[in-house]
Amino acid sequence: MRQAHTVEQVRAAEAALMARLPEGTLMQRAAAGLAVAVSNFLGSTYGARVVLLIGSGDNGGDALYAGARLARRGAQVTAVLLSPKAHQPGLAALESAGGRVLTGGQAHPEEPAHADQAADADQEADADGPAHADEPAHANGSAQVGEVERVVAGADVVVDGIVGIGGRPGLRPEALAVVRLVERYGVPVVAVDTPSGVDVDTGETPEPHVRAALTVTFGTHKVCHLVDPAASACGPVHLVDIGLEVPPAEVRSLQAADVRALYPVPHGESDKYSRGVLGLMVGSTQYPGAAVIATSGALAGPVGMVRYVGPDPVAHAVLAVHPEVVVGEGRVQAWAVGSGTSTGSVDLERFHRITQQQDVPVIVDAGAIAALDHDRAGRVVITPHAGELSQLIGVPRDVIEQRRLHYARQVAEDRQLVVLLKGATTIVAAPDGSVLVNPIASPWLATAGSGDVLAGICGSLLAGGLPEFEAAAVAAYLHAAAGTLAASAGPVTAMSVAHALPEATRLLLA
Ligand SMILES: NC(=O)C1=CN([C@@H]2O[C@H](COP(=O)(O)OP(=O)(O)OC[C@H]3O[C@@H](n4cnc5c(N)ncnc54)[C@H](O)[C@@H]3O)[C@@H](O)[C@H]2O)[C@@H](O)CC1
Ligand SMILES: Nc1ncnc2c1ncn2[C@@H]1O[C@H](COP(=O)(O)OP(=O)(O)O)[C@@H](O)[C@H]1O
Ligand SMILES: [K+]
Repeated sequence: MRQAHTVEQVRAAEAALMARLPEGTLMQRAAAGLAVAVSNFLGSTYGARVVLLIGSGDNGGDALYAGARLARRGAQVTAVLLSPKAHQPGLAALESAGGRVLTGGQAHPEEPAHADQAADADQEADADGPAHADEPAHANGSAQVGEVERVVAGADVVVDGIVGIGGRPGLRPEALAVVRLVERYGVPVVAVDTPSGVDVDTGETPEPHVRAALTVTFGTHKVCHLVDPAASACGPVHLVDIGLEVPPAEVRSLQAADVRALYPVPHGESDKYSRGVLGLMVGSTQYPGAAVIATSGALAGPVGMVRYVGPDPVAHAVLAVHPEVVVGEGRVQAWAVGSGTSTGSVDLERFHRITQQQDVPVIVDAGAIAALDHDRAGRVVITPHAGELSQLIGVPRDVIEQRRLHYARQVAEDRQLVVLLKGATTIVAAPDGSVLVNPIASPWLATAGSGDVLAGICGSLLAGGLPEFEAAAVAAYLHAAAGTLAASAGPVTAMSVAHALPEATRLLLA
């Protein structure tokens, strides 16, 4: 299980560990891991041109010490100071290893992006004085702006040590100016701990921020590494072990071993009923294909049998592709409802009857989501994309896209059901605040009918006996794995994703 902790949890764990270790040990561990990661990223360190963007805190300290290590291995390292204050011992280490130091940023400190950040900068300057008051280069920052552009333009990599877990969203104008230069010259960025400017605890990005090609984090993952839109700004995330002992996290991500342990594998005494029967009430005369696709997803999961209920022509279409399906209502262990329907085409009488059954969980997709009763009694998973969630709660889609974790959790808690929020990363939220994120899926999965496959496999896992939260998260994982298998590097159809599900499952269970 990958765990993503909050800043508060990380700070507490760090404090507990630091109390037992000599001062500076954790930062040295972090810097050593960071230097190796940057080195691997570069391929060859000797002669490589490395630019460090340095803010006022320990995030900059990590970058400076890592820069010193890289300089000792032959890299040409230049630190660009973006705050009147910088980590002093780290700066000294870099300079004694032969690194250069410049003062960066074109914006004047009196033009802050946020008034409170400007106040911070002033306080830091008052309290600690400029980083190197005795060195003309630092006192004369604006003269170095051209030089900053020159080194950025020629850099092989930029190391973002502007802010880490101490940062608020956004970048000060000085930092933003240099980050824009880095983007203009297309230099890849390795972010230290987090891409600066994102909201670490929510994954939100309300302000400009760094976009990294790689993020090197320490001790544990942070929420922004898993939750979009920030997760997309991290690139791959490399975790450096610094010996932190962390409590259980609320935001987690299933790994292959977790999915393997959860998957309901049949055993010697299993029969088709004990493996689980899934009722499918999906598809419509307008979208008959959705029923075929969802059935394909369901049959590629652990169920022993699928029963289909719906309009006759749709049932015929399902039977034509899947003769193993039983048409008509009967006893089931779970339902999947709504894929390929609009709200108007849902059989409401049957739907409400289904969602009143306390012992039979239901996955509710597409058009049926908006038809869900507040007073239903049963256990429910809803599988909206941001647009469907927007319709359900009356919040604009783009606002939901910006605050995915927040809204998934809020709806799960308010309505006491499991929310699977679809998108490039999928968030599964439980009513108690627990979250499982599936951060890796092929963008080729964004194809018509792909969500029907997901609904089918999710229903299949529910019928197979997994609780709603786990069923939804395992479904998202397998759907993504099948998508990757089917797509490799090219287009896929929803049916080919469904057809790849058994192979993805076989590879996992082997
Ligand atoms: N505490 C520890 O034991 C360890 C900390 N480590 C590093 O230390 C970092 C945390 O260091 P800090 O607590 O000093 O905090 P940061 O270095 O993340 O931030 C420092 C300061 O930046 C200012 N700031 C906030 N938002 C800003 C913004 N948007 N733009 C510009 N400046 C802003 C604030 O005054 C804040 O105190 C971690 O992310 C990690 O990189 C690592 O060395 C591992 C060990
Ligand atoms: N950019 C993306 N990268 C990875 N997966 C994606 C991306 N966009 C969408 N998906 C996934 O593809 C599926 C699309 O489902 P949905 O929006 O319901 O489509 P449809 O209604 O056509 O079936 C969801 O599982 C979603 O998480
Ligand atoms: K950073």
